[in-house]
Amino acid sequence: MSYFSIRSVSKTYGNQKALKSFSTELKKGDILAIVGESGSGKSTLLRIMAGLEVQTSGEVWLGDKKIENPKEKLVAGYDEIKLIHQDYALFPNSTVEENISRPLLSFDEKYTRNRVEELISLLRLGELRDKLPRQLSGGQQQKVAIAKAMSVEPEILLLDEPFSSLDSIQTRNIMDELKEVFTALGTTVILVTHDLDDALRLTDDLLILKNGKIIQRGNSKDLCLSPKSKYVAELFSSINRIKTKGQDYIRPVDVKLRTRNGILAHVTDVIFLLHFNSLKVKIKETGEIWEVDDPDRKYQKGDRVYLTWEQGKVLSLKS
Ligand SMILES: Nc1ncnc2c1ncn2[C@@H]1O[C@H](COP(=O)(O)OP(=O)(O)OP(=O)(O)O)[C@@H](O)[C@H]1O
Repeated sequence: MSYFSIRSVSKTYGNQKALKSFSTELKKGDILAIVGESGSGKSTLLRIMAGLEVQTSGEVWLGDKKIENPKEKLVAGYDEIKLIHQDYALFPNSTVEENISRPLLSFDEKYTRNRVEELISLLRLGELRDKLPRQLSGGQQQKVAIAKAMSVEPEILLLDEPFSSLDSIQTRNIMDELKEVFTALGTTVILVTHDLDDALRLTDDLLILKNGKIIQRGNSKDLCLSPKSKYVAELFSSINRIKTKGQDYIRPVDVKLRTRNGILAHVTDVIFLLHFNSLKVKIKETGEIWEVDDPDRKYQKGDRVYLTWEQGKVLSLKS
C-alpha cells in the first residue's frame, strides 16, 4: 500500500518549468534514489515533498494526511518529514551527543537516553560523543546531522545531495553505513543525487529525473539491462552506436574482441582500470571511435582487432 504519495506535482518559476506533473509512490521503509543532472528539479521536488515550497499544482500525501505547503500552513514544514542538505545545520557549541538529543527536549527522559544511545551506536559515533562539530571531519558532521534528524523518528528522511562536499571514499563508507542504519530502523528515505554510484550504494530502487520529468523508475538491474532511453543507458556506462542500425547501441562490456572475423578496428588508446583495460578503437570502415573492454589485457596501442557482439545484447534506444 502506498505510504508517501506525490501526485501530479508541477512547479513553475516565472516561465521556467522546474517540475512537470511528477508522480511517484513509496511504501513504508522504501529507500528510493532520485538521480538527475544539475537543474533537473531535484531540490525543488524535495522541498515540495517536505512542505517547504509552494507547488504550482499537485499534491503530496503522507498516509491519509495531505502535506500542506507554506501558503496553507502557518509554520512551514513537518516534524515527520526531515530534509537534510549539504550544510550540516549542527549547533556549533553543543557536543555530538547534545546535538542528537536537542530535538528531543520535550520527550520523556528515558526515551531520549535510549534513542540517543541507539543512534550513536548505529552510526558508530561513540568515540566522538563529547566532541564539538568543528572538531569533526565533514563526513562525521554529516553523520551527526543525520542522527539529529532521525532522533525524533521522522516518517520520511529526505537527503538532498548530502555528501557532495565529501570525497568519494568518505561518501562510499558513509553510504554503506547508512544503508545498514536505514534498513535496521525501517526508515523511509529519498536520496537525490547527480551521482549514480552514490545512489547504487544506498539502494537499487532508482528514479531518473530529467528536465523536471520522470524518465524511468525501476530497479537498477532493469534500468541497466533495459534502459528506455540513451540518457538512462549512458548513466551506467558509455555506449557505442551501431552505425548501420539507426538507434541501436552496444555497451563496451558486450563487445567481444577477436583476432579475426568481425568489424575491423585498430586500438588507439589503452586505459588501465581495476578489472579490465578500457580500449579506444577506431573502426576502419567508418572512422568512428568506440570504447570496448579488454578483460584479458591482451591488446596494445596500434593492434588490429575484430569486433563482434551477440544480437541479444544490442540496446534499441530512444534518444
Ligand atoms: N527560487 C527559484 N527561482 C527561479 N528558478 C529556480 C528557483 N529554484 C530553482 N529554479 C530553477 O528550477 C530548475 C530546477 O532547479 P533545482 O534546484 O530544483 O534543480 P536540481 O536538480 O536540484 O539542481 P542542482 O543539482 O544543481 O541543485 C532550475 O532550472 C533552476 O534554475
